[in-house]
Amino acid sequence: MTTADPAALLTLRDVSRRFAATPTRDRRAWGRQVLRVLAGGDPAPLAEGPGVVTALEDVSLIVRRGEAVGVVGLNGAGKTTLLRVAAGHLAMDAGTVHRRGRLATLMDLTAGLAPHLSGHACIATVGALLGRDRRAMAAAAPAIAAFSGLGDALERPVGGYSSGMALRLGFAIAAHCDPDLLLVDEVLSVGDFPFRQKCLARMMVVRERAAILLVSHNLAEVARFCDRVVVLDRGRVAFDGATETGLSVYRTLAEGADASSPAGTPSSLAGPAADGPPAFLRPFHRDAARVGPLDLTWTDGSGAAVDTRPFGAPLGLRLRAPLRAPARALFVGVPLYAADGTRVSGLASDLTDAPLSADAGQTVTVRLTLPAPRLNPGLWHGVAVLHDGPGTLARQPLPPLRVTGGPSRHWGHWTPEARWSLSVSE
Ligand SMILES: Nc1ncnc2c1ncn2[C@@H]1O[C@H](COP(=O)(O)OP(=O)(O)OP(=O)(O)O)[C@@H](O)[C@H]1O
Repeated sequence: MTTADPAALLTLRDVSRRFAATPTRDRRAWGRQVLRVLAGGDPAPLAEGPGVVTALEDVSLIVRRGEAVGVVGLNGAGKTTLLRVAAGHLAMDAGTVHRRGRLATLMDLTAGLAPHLSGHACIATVGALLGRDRRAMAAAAPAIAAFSGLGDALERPVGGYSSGMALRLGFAIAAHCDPDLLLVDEVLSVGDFPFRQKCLARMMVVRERAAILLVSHNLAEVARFCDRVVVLDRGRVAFDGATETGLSVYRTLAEGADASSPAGTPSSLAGPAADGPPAFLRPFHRDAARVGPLDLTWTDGSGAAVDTRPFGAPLGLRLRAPLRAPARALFVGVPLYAADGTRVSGLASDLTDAPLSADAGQTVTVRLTLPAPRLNPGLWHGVAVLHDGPGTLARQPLPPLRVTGGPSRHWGHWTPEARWSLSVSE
């Protein structure tokens, strides 16, 4: 592990943290601690021993840009302590933490929400806590309000918000503050199912240029969203690696068996459904009030439906979206994945074409043309993501596409058109 890793946005090295499990009876020692903290220092580390609980022990972890790492463990395993230390909210007894870039946290839903202020006013105050200035927050405010779905409730004092409403506001702000590192502690569980799906879809977008550490007891969501899982067991890292294996380790722990071996029984949670789309394409989502199911078809160069294409031949994708509500800024993103789950490319219509507006009852048709994609032979997967401005209307898997033929030898996922020149000189 090295901090020289240029993609590392969070690096924890040998981090330990203990808490007093019993109230201190040594008034002098307590007084010394208070004076230390008042003088700007950290509390003196607690020694291991009776009356002391070890929340984290020698925890090392790297989270890189583009990664979503899930943290799972039984109650009291140290997950929240890990996130608080990672965020710099809690001092360590030993070890180091390095963070790079802008940090956003979703740990305490009331953080920055002054009860007497309206939701609108809190957008600026929470934004300031996350390091954004007023101008940036004013520009982001319409998108934040739209994402939260709180409507007129944003005029009301946040002191009267339910925990789900606080999550809507808190998540919308954090996700629109352009974070490099997003730390999320279990809070999504208070959101209703559609909003949680919306949060996961939005985190997929955030993840493209950020690193995400997500504590959750919802294993299905971890399986769908995380590239990697860290399993904590009594403050120690019991496993750090592939999601499916990590969840298997966790299940073994939960069943009370010895979890020291990562080779647990394979979990059905993270794997592809028997005949459904692969797990790495998830999460899927559709705002059914605003759009019907997307009709997605691969085509050949003339627009005829296909499910197989020869290597290098022109390829098209047709998307039809029946709108159930007006949309003002429609555009489409299409991430492409190889069969092993590697995201090989991503295409976005708004890079070259202006977003569309359309009314309820209209069907939007989008055609993507790849004149010479040169994807290597094999099975290809993708997702169509229909956006309306900052909101995601739908995130639906494409039918799989088989590419055949191609160069007699090939490596990696694609073979660009190339010209060689070989010569000999005296
Ligand atoms: N402020 C504190 N004072 C004393 N003990 C604490 C404190 N914070 C955490 N602990 C202890 O540290 C251990 C780890 O707690 P932590 O909250 O990190 O666990 P967790 O994995 O997030 O648990 P859960 O799944 O129940 O939320 C627990 O034994 C807990 O009692």
